[in-house]
Amino acid sequence: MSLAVPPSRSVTVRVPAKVNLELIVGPLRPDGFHDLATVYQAVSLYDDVTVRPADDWSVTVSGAEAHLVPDGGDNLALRAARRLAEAAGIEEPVGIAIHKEIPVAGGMAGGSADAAGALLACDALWGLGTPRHALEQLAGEIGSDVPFALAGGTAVGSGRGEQLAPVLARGSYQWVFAFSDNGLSTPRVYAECDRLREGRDVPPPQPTAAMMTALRSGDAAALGKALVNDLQPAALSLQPQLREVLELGSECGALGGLVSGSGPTVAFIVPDAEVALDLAVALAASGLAAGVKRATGPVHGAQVVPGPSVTRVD
Ligand SMILES: C[C@](O)(CO)[C@H](O)COP(=O)(O)OP(=O)(O)OC[C@H]1O[C@@H](n2ccc(N)nc2=O)[C@H](O)[C@@H]1O
Ligand SMILES: Nc1ncnc2c1ncn2[C@@H]1O[C@H](COP(=O)(O)OP(=O)(O)OP(=O)(O)O)[C@@H](O)[C@H]1O
Repeated sequence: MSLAVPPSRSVTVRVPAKVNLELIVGPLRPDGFHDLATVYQAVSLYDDVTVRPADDWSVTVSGAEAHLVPDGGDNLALRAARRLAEAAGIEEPVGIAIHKEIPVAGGMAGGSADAAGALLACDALWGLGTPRHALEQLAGEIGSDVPFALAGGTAVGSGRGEQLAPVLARGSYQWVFAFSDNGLSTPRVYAECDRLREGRDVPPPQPTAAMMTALRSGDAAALGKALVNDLQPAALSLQPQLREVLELGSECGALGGLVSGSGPTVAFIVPDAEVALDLAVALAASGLAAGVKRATGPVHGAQVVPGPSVTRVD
């Protein structure tokens, strides 16, 4: 057996999408963000982020929506990799290859997932062994959803969403996601939320007792009833047809449905595989959704995919 010439070192990290089971939005802060009380759940829709040493910093994207993702310095994965390099004093550029399954601008934190993937992959490639809390700190500086993409599972987010706390959550849930053709910009949805609430007193955000009880019980029906998203009226205002998608879910037996994060993806929790299939077929036939996928949650956060670090030729 001989080493291929040149030996190619690469690290691949698989990172899940998220859905916000609960998203309570507080008042607009002076820094332009909103304080949140949110419950994140990681679901089994994944992007794969591969990094390898290269002459220059670069990123390539594959997958059906690759054309929607910036391939320059604006790419969140590239920003994350450079940020870690700067923090660790690394001067070795990497080429990043992203395979996207998570919808772009879909409210499922796809860009955040790629940033978390790049942080973990570069940490492994460069052998840094960065302490977890330091990686989480960097993640939070890159975007509010990035720390959760690292962590996965089910967790409560506070601050602007970047401060995570564990939550007692039982059970595994089946999800059906209805995708939209047109993404929604996260800042635009928050701005629309502010516009719709103008003149109203907005209290500091608190997780609801109904959600905490549902999570403790592991009861999918209770969880379905407790789903709540304060950004939903704003997303519906910007994309009114999402209302029909939500209605179709309840007609087909979903236990609950809501707009995922800032939308426009709609997430349904379903009792079993039969309802999942019925709903997926109904959504596809209705022409209301650009795509439909089934997933389960909670799943792990960002993880290195085991594999050879050196390509060998036998
Ligand atoms: C909608 C959610 O996905 C729910 O988890 C997140 O709040 C969005 O998180 P994200 O995409 O990581 O957002 P960031 O990149 O941190 O912020 C993008 C923009 O969203 C708005 N933003 C975000 C988070 C937050 N708590 N309040 C906000 O108002 C701000 O306009 C901000 O400039
Ligand atoms: N690696 C990336 N993947 C996807 N989008 C990226 C990436 N890097 C930068 N972006 C930009 O970020 C924008 C938002 O994309 P993203 O898929 O993260 O939205 P989202 O899932 O709605 O985000 P969130 O749920 O965190 O609010 C895209 O329109 C794109 O211009």
